Amino acid sequence: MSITTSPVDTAVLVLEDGRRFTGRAFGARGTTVGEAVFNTGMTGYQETLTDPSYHRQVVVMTAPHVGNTGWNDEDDESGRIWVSGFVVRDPALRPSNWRSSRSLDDELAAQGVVGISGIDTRALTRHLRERGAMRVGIFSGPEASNGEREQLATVTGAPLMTGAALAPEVSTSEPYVVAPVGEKRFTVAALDLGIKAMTPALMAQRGIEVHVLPATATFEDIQAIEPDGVFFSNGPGDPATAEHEVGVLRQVLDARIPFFGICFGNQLLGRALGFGTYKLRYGHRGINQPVMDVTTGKVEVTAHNHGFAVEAPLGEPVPAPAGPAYGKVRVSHVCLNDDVVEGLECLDLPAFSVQYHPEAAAGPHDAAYLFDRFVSLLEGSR
Ligand SMILES: NC(=O)CC[C@H](N)C(=O)O
Repeated sequence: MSITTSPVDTAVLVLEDGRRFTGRAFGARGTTVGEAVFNTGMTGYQETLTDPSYHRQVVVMTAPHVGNTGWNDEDDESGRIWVSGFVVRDPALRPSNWRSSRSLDDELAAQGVVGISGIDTRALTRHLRERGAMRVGIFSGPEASNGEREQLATVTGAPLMTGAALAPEVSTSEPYVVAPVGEKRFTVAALDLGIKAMTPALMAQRGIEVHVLPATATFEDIQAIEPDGVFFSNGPGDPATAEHEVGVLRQVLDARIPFFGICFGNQLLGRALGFGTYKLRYGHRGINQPVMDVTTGKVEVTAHNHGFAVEAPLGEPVPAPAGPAYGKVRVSHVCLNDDVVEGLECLDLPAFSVQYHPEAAAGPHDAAYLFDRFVSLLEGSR
Protein backbone atom coordinates (compact mmCIF):
# COMPACT_ATOMS: atom_id res chain seq x y z
CA MET A 1 0.00 0.00 0.00
CA SER A 2 1.40 3.40 -0.91
CA ILE A 3 0.19 6.54 0.81
CA THR A 4 0.49 10.14 -0.29
CA THR A 5 -0.96 13.37 1.05
CA SER A 6 -2.24 14.59 -2.30
CA PRO A 7 -5.18 16.99 -2.04
CA VAL A 8 -6.96 15.17 -4.89
CA ASP A 9 -10.30 14.15 -3.45
CA THR A 10 -11.80 11.66 -5.88
CA ALA A 11 -11.62 7.98 -5.01
CA VAL A 12 -12.76 4.91 -6.92
CA LEU A 13 -13.80 1.50 -5.69
CA VAL A 14 -13.23 -1.35 -8.14
CA LEU A 15 -14.67 -4.84 -7.66
CA GLU A 16 -12.99 -7.86 -9.18
CA ASP A 17 -15.96 -8.41 -11.51
CA GLY A 18 -15.29 -4.98 -13.01
CA ARG A 19 -18.07 -2.98 -11.29
CA ARG A 20 -16.87 0.50 -10.29
CA PHE A 21 -18.12 3.14 -7.85
CA THR A 22 -16.82 6.69 -7.71
CA GLY A 23 -16.74 8.60 -4.42
CA ARG A 24 -14.50 10.76 -2.27
CA ALA A 25 -11.24 9.94 -0.54
CA PHE A 26 -11.70 9.09 3.14
CA GLY A 27 -8.86 8.43 5.59
CA ALA A 28 -5.44 7.86 4.01
CA ARG A 29 -4.88 8.47 0.31
CA GLY A 30 -3.42 5.67 -1.79
CA THR A 31 -4.30 2.17 -2.96
CA THR A 32 -5.59 -0.75 -0.95
CA VAL A 33 -7.00 -4.18 -1.79
CA GLY A 34 -8.84 -6.85 0.17
CA GLU A 35 -11.99 -8.95 0.32
CA ALA A 36 -15.14 -6.78 0.13
CA VAL A 37 -17.56 -7.59 2.95
CA PHE A 38 -20.50 -5.69 4.42
CA ASN A 39 -21.33 -5.03 8.06
CA THR A 40 -24.91 -4.21 9.09
CA GLY A 41 -24.09 -2.75 12.52
CA MET A 42 -25.43 0.74 13.15
CA THR A 43 -22.94 1.32 15.98
CA GLY A 44 -19.59 -0.11 16.98
CA TYR A 45 -17.41 0.98 14.06
CA GLN A 46 -14.40 1.51 16.33
CA GLU A 47 -14.66 -2.07 17.62
CA THR A 48 -15.15 -3.32 14.05
CA LEU A 49 -12.13 -1.48 12.67
CA THR A 50 -9.85 -2.76 15.45
CA ASP A 51 -11.12 -6.38 15.36
CA PRO A 52 -8.18 -8.47 14.05
CA SER A 53 -10.64 -10.84 12.33
CA TYR A 54 -11.10 -8.13 9.66
CA HIS A 55 -7.44 -8.34 8.60
CA ARG A 56 -7.28 -8.22 4.75
CA GLN A 57 -10.95 -7.25 4.43
CA VAL A 58 -12.42 -4.03 3.06
CA VAL A 59 -15.48 -3.36 5.21
CA VAL A 60 -18.57 -1.71 3.73
CA MET A 61 -20.90 -0.19 6.35
CA THR A 62 -24.57 -0.48 5.40
CA ALA A 63 -25.59 2.18 7.96
CA PRO A 64 -25.43 5.46 6.04
CA HIS A 65 -24.00 7.70 8.77
CA VAL A 66 -20.66 6.60 10.16
CA GLY A 67 -18.23 8.48 12.39
CA ASN A 68 -20.82 10.37 14.44
CA THR A 69 -19.20 9.51 17.77
CA GLY A 70 -15.62 10.05 16.55
CA TRP A 71 -12.75 7.99 17.93
CA ASN A 72 -11.93 7.48 21.61
CA ASP A 73 -9.08 6.03 23.65
CA GLU A 74 -11.13 3.27 25.31
CA ASP A 75 -12.95 1.15 22.75
CA ASP A 76 -10.16 -0.40 20.67
CA GLU A 77 -10.34 -4.20 20.52
CA SER A 78 -6.61 -4.42 19.72
CA GLY A 79 -3.59 -2.17 19.25
CA ARG A 80 -4.47 -0.99 15.73
CA ILE A 81 -6.98 -0.82 12.91
CA TRP A 82 -6.93 -4.10 10.99
CA VAL A 83 -9.36 -3.61 8.09
CA SER A 84 -7.55 -3.09 4.82
CA GLY A 85 -10.10 -0.50 3.68
CA PHE A 86 -13.27 1.23 4.88
CA VAL A 87 -16.31 2.14 2.81
CA VAL A 88 -18.99 4.53 4.05
CA ARG A 89 -21.75 6.55 2.53
CA ASP A 90 -21.98 9.72 4.56
CA PRO A 91 -19.26 10.35 7.15
CA ALA A 92 -20.01 12.69 10.04
CA LEU A 93 -18.65 16.15 9.31
CA ARG A 94 -18.18 16.85 12.99
CA PRO A 95 -18.04 14.04 15.59
CA SER A 96 -19.95 14.57 18.80
CA ASN A 97 -19.42 12.43 21.87
CA TRP A 98 -18.05 13.13 25.34
CA ARG A 99 -15.36 10.47 24.92
CA SER A 100 -14.30 11.40 21.38
CA SER A 101 -10.75 12.64 21.09
CA ARG A 102 -10.46 12.80 17.27
CA SER A 103 -12.46 12.12 14.11
CA LEU A 104 -12.74 8.77 12.37
CA ASP A 105 -11.32 10.32 9.19
CA ASP A 106 -8.24 11.57 11.06
CA GLU A 107 -7.70 8.21 12.79
CA LEU A 108 -7.93 6.29 9.50
CA ALA A 109 -5.44 8.73 7.95
CA ALA A 110 -3.10 8.53 10.97
CA GLN A 111 -3.07 4.73 10.75
CA GLY A 112 -2.63 4.74 6.97
CA VAL A 113 -5.99 3.10 6.23
CA VAL A 114 -7.41 3.97 2.82
CA GLY A 115 -11.17 4.50 2.72
CA ILE A 116 -13.84 5.85 0.43
CA SER A 117 -16.99 7.82 1.20
CA GLY A 118 -19.92 9.16 -0.74
CA ILE A 119 -20.78 5.98 -2.58
CA ASP A 120 -24.09 4.11 -2.75
CA THR A 121 -23.31 1.49 -0.10
CA ARG A 122 -26.80 0.03 -0.50
CA ALA A 123 -26.18 -0.75 -4.19
CA LEU A 124 -22.73 -2.14 -3.34
CA THR A 125 -24.18 -4.35 -0.60
CA ARG A 126 -26.89 -5.69 -2.90
CA HIS A 127 -24.21 -6.47 -5.47
CA LEU A 128 -22.12 -8.38 -2.90
CA ARG A 129 -25.21 -10.19 -1.65
CA GLU A 130 -26.06 -11.35 -5.14
CA ARG A 131 -22.58 -12.11 -6.44
CA GLY A 132 -20.89 -13.04 -3.14
CA ALA A 133 -17.88 -11.62 -1.31
CA MET A 134 -15.14 -10.78 -3.79
CA ARG A 135 -11.88 -8.90 -4.03
CA VAL A 136 -11.97 -5.13 -4.21
CA GLY A 137 -9.61 -2.20 -4.50
CA ILE A 138 -9.89 1.43 -3.40
CA PHE A 139 -7.82 3.98 -5.29
CA SER A 140 -7.49 7.59 -4.12
CA GLY A 141 -5.05 10.44 -4.42
CA PRO A 142 -3.21 10.42 -7.76
CA GLU A 143 -3.87 6.67 -8.05
CA ALA A 144 -7.60 7.36 -8.49
CA SER A 145 -6.84 8.36 -12.06
CA ASN A 146 -4.75 5.31 -12.94
CA GLY A 147 -6.04 3.40 -15.98
CA GLU A 148 -9.13 1.25 -15.37
CA ARG A 149 -7.40 -1.83 -16.69
CA GLU A 150 -4.42 -1.27 -14.42
CA GLN A 151 -6.70 -0.84 -11.40
CA LEU A 152 -8.61 -4.03 -12.20
CA ALA A 153 -5.33 -5.93 -12.56
CA THR A 154 -4.31 -4.71 -9.08
CA VAL A 155 -7.59 -6.06 -7.67
CA THR A 156 -7.44 -9.44 -9.41
CA GLY A 157 -3.79 -9.78 -8.35
CA ALA A 158 -4.76 -9.60 -4.66
CA PRO A 159 -4.69 -12.87 -2.67
CA LEU A 160 -7.99 -14.73 -2.12
CA MET A 161 -9.45 -15.24 1.34
CA THR A 162 -10.02 -18.93 0.60
CA GLY A 163 -6.79 -20.69 1.57
CA ALA A 164 -5.41 -17.72 3.53
CA ALA A 165 -3.63 -18.56 6.82
CA LEU A 166 -3.78 -15.23 8.64
CA ALA A 167 -3.90 -15.94 12.38
CA PRO A 168 -0.09 -15.90 12.76
CA GLU A 169 -0.06 -12.43 11.14
CA VAL A 170 -2.27 -10.88 13.81
CA SER A 171 -1.37 -12.94 16.90
CA THR A 172 0.71 -11.62 19.79
CA SER A 173 4.40 -12.50 19.45
CA GLU A 174 4.89 -12.85 23.21
CA PRO A 175 2.63 -14.45 25.83
CA TYR A 176 0.99 -12.10 28.37
CA VAL A 177 -1.31 -12.44 31.35
CA VAL A 178 -4.62 -10.67 32.02
CA ALA A 179 -5.14 -10.63 35.78
CA PRO A 180 -8.47 -11.68 37.32
CA VAL A 181 -10.72 -9.03 38.82
CA GLY A 182 -10.96 -9.83 42.54
CA GLU A 183 -10.14 -13.28 43.78
CA LYS A 184 -8.50 -15.71 41.34
CA ARG A 185 -10.65 -18.77 40.74
CA PHE A 186 -9.25 -20.34 37.56
CA THR A 187 -6.35 -20.30 35.11
CA VAL A 188 -7.13 -20.37 31.39
CA ALA A 189 -4.74 -20.64 28.44
CA ALA A 190 -6.11 -18.53 25.57
CA LEU A 191 -4.69 -19.09 22.11
CA ASP A 192 -4.57 -15.68 20.39
CA LEU A 193 -5.66 -16.21 16.79
CA GLY A 194 -6.74 -12.56 16.60
CA ILE A 195 -8.19 -12.11 20.08
CA LYS A 196 -10.30 -9.06 20.92
CA ALA A 197 -9.53 -7.23 24.17
CA MET A 198 -13.06 -7.74 25.47
CA THR A 199 -12.68 -11.54 25.62
CA PRO A 200 -10.00 -11.79 28.34
CA ALA A 201 -11.69 -8.83 30.07
CA LEU A 202 -14.97 -10.76 30.42
CA MET A 203 -13.10 -13.86 31.63
CA ALA A 204 -11.13 -11.78 34.15
CA GLN A 205 -14.41 -10.39 35.50
CA ARG A 206 -15.31 -13.99 36.36
CA GLY A 207 -12.15 -14.61 38.38
CA ILE A 208 -10.15 -16.15 35.53
CA GLU A 209 -6.43 -15.46 35.14
CA VAL A 210 -6.00 -15.48 31.36
CA HIS A 211 -2.66 -16.51 29.86
CA VAL A 212 -2.78 -15.27 26.27
CA LEU A 213 -0.48 -17.34 24.04
CA PRO A 214 0.75 -16.80 20.45
CA ALA A 215 -0.99 -18.77 17.68
CA THR A 216 2.20 -20.83 17.32
CA ALA A 217 1.98 -22.15 20.92
CA THR A 218 2.24 -25.92 21.29
CA PHE A 219 0.30 -28.26 23.55
CA GLU A 220 3.40 -28.37 25.77
CA ASP A 221 3.29 -24.55 26.09
CA ILE A 222 -0.34 -24.87 27.19
CA GLN A 223 0.43 -27.67 29.65
CA ALA A 224 3.23 -25.59 31.19
CA ILE A 225 0.57 -23.15 32.46
CA GLU A 226 -1.36 -26.01 34.13
CA PRO A 227 -4.65 -24.46 33.00
CA ASP A 228 -8.11 -25.33 34.25
CA GLY A 229 -9.35 -24.63 30.74
CA VAL A 230 -8.28 -23.71 27.22
CA PHE A 231 -9.79 -21.04 24.98
CA PHE A 232 -9.33 -20.50 21.21
CA SER A 233 -10.20 -16.99 20.00
CA ASN A 234 -11.71 -15.42 16.92
CA GLY A 235 -9.35 -14.65 14.07
CA PRO A 236 -8.96 -13.89 10.36
CA GLY A 237 -8.48 -16.27 7.45
CA ASP A 238 -9.66 -19.65 6.26
CA PRO A 239 -10.08 -22.26 9.04
CA ALA A 240 -9.18 -25.01 6.54
CA THR A 241 -5.56 -23.81 6.70
CA ALA A 242 -5.15 -23.99 10.50
CA GLU A 243 -3.48 -27.42 10.71
CA HIS A 244 -1.22 -26.54 13.63
CA GLU A 245 -4.06 -25.16 15.76
CA VAL A 246 -6.35 -28.13 14.99
CA GLY A 247 -3.55 -30.51 16.04
CA VAL A 248 -3.09 -28.66 19.33
CA LEU A 249 -6.85 -28.66 19.94
CA ARG A 250 -7.05 -32.45 19.43
CA GLN A 251 -4.39 -32.83 22.14
CA VAL A 252 -6.44 -30.56 24.44
CA LEU A 253 -9.57 -32.65 23.80
CA ASP A 254 -7.66 -35.93 24.26
CA ALA A 255 -6.45 -34.63 27.63
CA ARG A 256 -10.09 -33.75 28.52
CA ILE A 257 -9.17 -30.19 29.43
CA PRO A 258 -12.31 -27.98 29.37
CA PHE A 259 -12.45 -26.03 26.11
CA PHE A 260 -14.34 -22.96 24.89
CA GLY A 261 -13.96 -21.45 21.42
CA ILE A 262 -15.32 -18.32 19.77
CA CYS A 263 -15.74 -17.84 16.00
CA PHE A 264 -12.46 -19.07 14.48
CA GLY A 265 -12.23 -21.15 17.68
CA ASN A 266 -15.63 -22.69 16.84
CA GLN A 267 -14.50 -23.53 13.32
CA LEU A 268 -11.37 -25.18 14.73
CA LEU A 269 -13.40 -27.23 17.22
CA GLY A 270 -15.52 -28.32 14.25
CA ARG A 271 -12.42 -29.36 12.36
CA ALA A 272 -10.86 -31.11 15.36
CA LEU A 273 -14.06 -33.17 15.68
CA GLY A 274 -13.79 -34.11 12.02
CA PHE A 275 -16.30 -31.75 10.38
CA GLY A 276 -15.49 -29.66 7.32
CA THR A 277 -15.70 -25.90 6.95
CA TYR A 278 -16.88 -23.92 3.91
CA LYS A 279 -17.00 -20.34 2.72
CA LEU A 280 -20.36 -18.58 2.99
CA ARG A 281 -21.47 -16.59 -0.04
CA TYR A 282 -21.25 -13.24 1.72
CA GLY A 283 -20.92 -14.07 5.41
CA HIS A 284 -22.55 -12.69 8.56
CA ARG A 285 -21.28 -9.34 9.85
CA GLY A 286 -23.28 -7.12 12.13
CA ILE A 287 -24.75 -6.86 15.58
CA ASN A 288 -28.35 -7.88 14.94
CA GLN A 289 -28.27 -11.56 13.98
CA PRO A 290 -30.91 -13.88 15.53
CA VAL A 291 -29.53 -17.14 16.89
CA MET A 292 -31.37 -19.94 18.67
CA ASP A 293 -29.75 -21.75 21.58
CA VAL A 294 -30.99 -25.28 20.91
CA THR A 295 -30.38 -26.29 24.55
CA THR A 296 -32.84 -23.77 25.99
CA GLY A 297 -34.95 -22.88 22.95
CA LYS A 298 -34.18 -19.21 23.61
CA VAL A 299 -33.47 -16.79 20.79
CA GLU A 300 -30.69 -14.28 21.29
CA VAL A 301 -29.73 -11.29 19.19
CA THR A 302 -26.01 -11.52 18.56
CA ALA A 303 -22.92 -9.95 16.99
CA HIS A 304 -21.36 -11.80 14.06
CA ASN A 305 -18.27 -11.56 11.95
CA HIS A 306 -17.68 -14.67 9.94
CA GLY A 307 -17.19 -15.56 6.30
CA PHE A 308 -16.74 -19.30 6.85
CA ALA A 309 -18.87 -21.83 8.74
CA VAL A 310 -18.83 -25.40 10.03
CA GLU A 311 -20.57 -28.08 8.01
CA ALA A 312 -22.40 -30.20 10.59
CA PRO A 313 -25.94 -31.67 10.67
CA LEU A 314 -28.65 -29.80 12.62
CA GLY A 315 -30.91 -31.77 14.94
CA GLU A 316 -30.00 -34.95 16.81
CA PRO A 317 -26.43 -35.38 18.13
CA VAL A 318 -24.09 -37.32 15.85
CA PRO A 319 -20.87 -39.27 16.46
CA ALA A 320 -17.87 -36.99 15.88
CA PRO A 321 -16.51 -37.88 12.42
CA ALA A 322 -12.95 -37.72 13.84
CA GLY A 323 -13.59 -40.97 15.71
CA PRO A 324 -15.12 -42.61 18.80
CA ALA A 325 -12.60 -40.93 21.14
CA TYR A 326 -14.51 -37.66 20.62
CA GLY A 327 -17.94 -39.10 21.42
CA LYS A 328 -21.11 -37.40 20.26
CA VAL A 329 -21.54 -33.80 19.16
CA ARG A 330 -24.53 -31.60 18.56
CA VAL A 331 -25.09 -28.30 16.87
CA SER A 332 -26.00 -26.16 19.89
CA HIS A 333 -26.82 -22.85 18.14
CA VAL A 334 -28.38 -22.06 14.77
CA CYS A 335 -28.69 -18.79 12.87
CA LEU A 336 -32.40 -18.17 12.27
CA ASN A 337 -31.74 -16.18 9.08
CA ASP A 338 -30.17 -19.05 7.15
CA ASP A 339 -29.76 -22.16 9.38
CA VAL A 340 -25.97 -21.77 9.48
CA VAL A 341 -24.26 -23.64 12.34
CA GLU A 342 -23.56 -21.11 15.13
CA GLY A 343 -22.35 -23.37 17.93
CA LEU A 344 -21.11 -26.86 18.79
CA GLU A 345 -21.34 -28.86 21.97
CA CYS A 346 -19.56 -32.10 22.79
CA LEU A 347 -21.73 -34.47 24.80
CA ASP A 348 -18.88 -36.70 25.99
CA LEU A 349 -16.07 -34.14 26.34
CA PRO A 350 -15.96 -30.85 28.28
CA ALA A 351 -15.92 -28.71 25.14
CA PHE A 352 -18.20 -26.20 23.40
CA SER A 353 -17.93 -23.22 21.09
CA VAL A 354 -19.93 -20.54 19.32
CA GLN A 355 -19.54 -18.98 15.90
CA TYR A 356 -20.65 -15.55 17.08
CA HIS A 357 -19.45 -13.03 19.65
CA PRO A 358 -20.63 -13.22 23.28
CA GLU A 359 -17.86 -10.69 24.02
CA ALA A 360 -19.25 -8.07 21.60
CA ALA A 361 -18.40 -4.75 23.22
CA ALA A 362 -20.76 -2.69 21.11
CA GLY A 363 -23.44 -5.15 22.12
CA PRO A 364 -25.83 -6.81 22.12
CA HIS A 365 -25.01 -8.69 25.32
CA ASP A 366 -27.64 -11.45 25.10
CA ALA A 367 -24.93 -14.09 24.71
CA ALA A 368 -22.73 -13.09 27.67
CA TYR A 369 -24.12 -16.13 29.56
CA LEU A 370 -21.72 -18.28 27.50
CA PHE A 371 -18.81 -17.07 29.65
CA ASP A 372 -20.76 -18.32 32.69
CA ARG A 373 -21.28 -21.63 30.89
CA PHE A 374 -17.49 -21.82 30.48
CA VAL A 375 -17.06 -21.12 34.22
CA SER A 376 -19.53 -23.95 34.99
CA LEU A 377 -17.45 -26.26 32.80
CA LEU A 378 -14.30 -25.22 34.70
CA GLU A 379 -16.07 -25.79 38.03
CA GLY A 380 -17.40 -29.17 36.92
CA SER A 381 -13.99 -30.49 35.97
CA ARG A 382 -12.48 -29.78 39.40
N1 LIG B 1 -14.31 -13.52 13.59
C1 LIG B 1 -13.77 -14.68 13.26
O1 LIG B 1 -13.17 -15.37 14.07
C2 LIG B 1 -13.83 -15.07 11.82
C3 LIG B 1 -13.43 -16.48 11.54
C4 LIG B 1 -13.10 -16.72 10.07
N2 LIG B 1 -11.95 -15.95 9.68
C5 LIG B 1 -14.29 -16.38 9.22
O2 LIG B 1 -14.27 -15.40 8.49
O3 LIG B 1 -15.26 -17.08 9.25
